[in-house]
Amino acid sequence: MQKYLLGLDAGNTVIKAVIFDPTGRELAYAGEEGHSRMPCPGHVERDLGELWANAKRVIRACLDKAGIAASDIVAIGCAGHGNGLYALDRDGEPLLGIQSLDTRATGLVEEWLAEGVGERTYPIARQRPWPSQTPTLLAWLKRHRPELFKRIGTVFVSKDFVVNRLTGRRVSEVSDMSGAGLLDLAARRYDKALMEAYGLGDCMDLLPPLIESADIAGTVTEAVANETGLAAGTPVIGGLFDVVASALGSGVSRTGSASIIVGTWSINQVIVDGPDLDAPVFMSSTFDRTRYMAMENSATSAANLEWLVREFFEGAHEEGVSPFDACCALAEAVEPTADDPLYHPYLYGAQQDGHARAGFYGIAGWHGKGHLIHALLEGVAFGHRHHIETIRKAGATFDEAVLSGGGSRSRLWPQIFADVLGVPVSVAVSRETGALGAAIAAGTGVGLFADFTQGANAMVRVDRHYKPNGALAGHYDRRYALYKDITEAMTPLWRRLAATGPTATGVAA
Ligand SMILES: Nc1ncnc2c1ncn2[C@@H]1O[C@H](COP(=O)(O)OP(=O)(O)O)[C@@H](O)[C@H]1O
Ligand SMILES: O=C(CO)[C@H](O)[C@@H](O)COP(=O)(O)O
Repeated sequence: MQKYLLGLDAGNTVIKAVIFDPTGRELAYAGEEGHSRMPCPGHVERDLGELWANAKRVIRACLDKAGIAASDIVAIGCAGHGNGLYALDRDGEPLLGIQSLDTRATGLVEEWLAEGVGERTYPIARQRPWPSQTPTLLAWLKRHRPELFKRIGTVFVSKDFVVNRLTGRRVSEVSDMSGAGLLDLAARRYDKALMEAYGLGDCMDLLPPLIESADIAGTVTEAVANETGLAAGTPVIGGLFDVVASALGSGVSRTGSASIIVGTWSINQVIVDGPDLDAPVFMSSTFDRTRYMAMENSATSAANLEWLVREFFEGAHEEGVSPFDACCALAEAVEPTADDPLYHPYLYGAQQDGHARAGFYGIAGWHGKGHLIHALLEGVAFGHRHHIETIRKAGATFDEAVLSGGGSRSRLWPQIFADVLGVPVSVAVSRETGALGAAIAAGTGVGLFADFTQGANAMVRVDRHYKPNGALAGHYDRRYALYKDITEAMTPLWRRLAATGPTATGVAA
């Protein structure tokens, strides 16, 4: 009998299914884009019926493409975007899906931070509240949607919903619940005092039983087997927070190794041995019990290129060429000079300031499209550098990093990352590092691998290596200092812009 692993990744937009063999070879891929509902500014929700229908479709399509017997799949692992809020009602039926792009709770967070709620949550969860964090959204619902809040029976996140539909089991797991600021991080369990700090002391019963990533959550039900082509009884593991899965799926599994994800979100993470660093950073658990992920994140990465391509380049490229490649090719001809324009990647705000906006600065008549695209790629890398400096200042150092996410596919961008960050970077071979990380955890859960590191060694390959160009180090240091100075100068002006235009802040109706 062959042994294959099915990895699922339920992202903010696309749900993906990939079948791997135990050496990491991809037999088949299927993905399906979901739709977000934005009923009013700041609210980003999805229909759970559509999400589950898409999950079933990608599983069936992937099985068909792979042409294997479903019984040869020995385990299923699921990853998904962290935070947001997915809820079942008191009868276990799908009720609500709020995504992690939601900003309705910005006003509540400002209020909480002023009251010192962050000082109470950080020592326990190693997180301060932020707008689309799960407990923050639950508190927002409790205050602004009391009728809906009363109907909630279970609170968990995207991949837990998929696991629930596959198996009928109501569980969550440690990496996602810690990444959502819902756990006593060091003790790996829910905590009443933490929930009280969020004003949610009465919600302990809404949190489902907690398991570890590689623990078996349940098995595929007969009904789901009929609908998907999977074999009834196939084990489904607890799964992983997608960013942690992507680190594992790009071979980042040891203390001191770094994973940078150039996806919709800018994700910057380093594995550390303990939860206490020299300064506060955002933390989650990793896939094993003894180590932690120091991470600093914000929605300031490839979302910027996606916007530029969507608005200005769609259809303006040759058939068969990725529009992102066509766009980046224009920047390849640009020799970096001190005269180039700069870019701020704050289309969806900045981590430190929800009111921040994106902008190009210093455009001159002799600059062309290529200069602007180069500035955008550089500005996104500066956004990553800002997060990485926070992690480094806290004492989590690293000498090289693995890039993953859509932006790592570019020929040019990884070199800009190496130059801007001043460290060698390599790129994961698999395009689907989230699904691969989930598949590694699934293989570990059924004993195919002794542990996660052995699984990663067996299934992950990295190729393309980029060394920093020492001659450009001073150039990028000077431009990064300018990028930060312009951010500071713009800060009061963004508040004036937000005060006059439509704003997502404080939508309470
Ligand atoms: N060949 C490419 N060159 C540069 N950027 C790319 C390329 N392919 C995809 N991208 C960027 O990556 C983004 C998608 O990243 P991905 O990691 O798949 O998204 P998500 O974070 O939603 O899972 C695209 O919107 C685009 O900006
Ligand atoms: O919680 C999060 C970061 O702390 C995000 O939701 C992340 O999981 C998004 O993932 P993405 O939508 O880029 O795949």
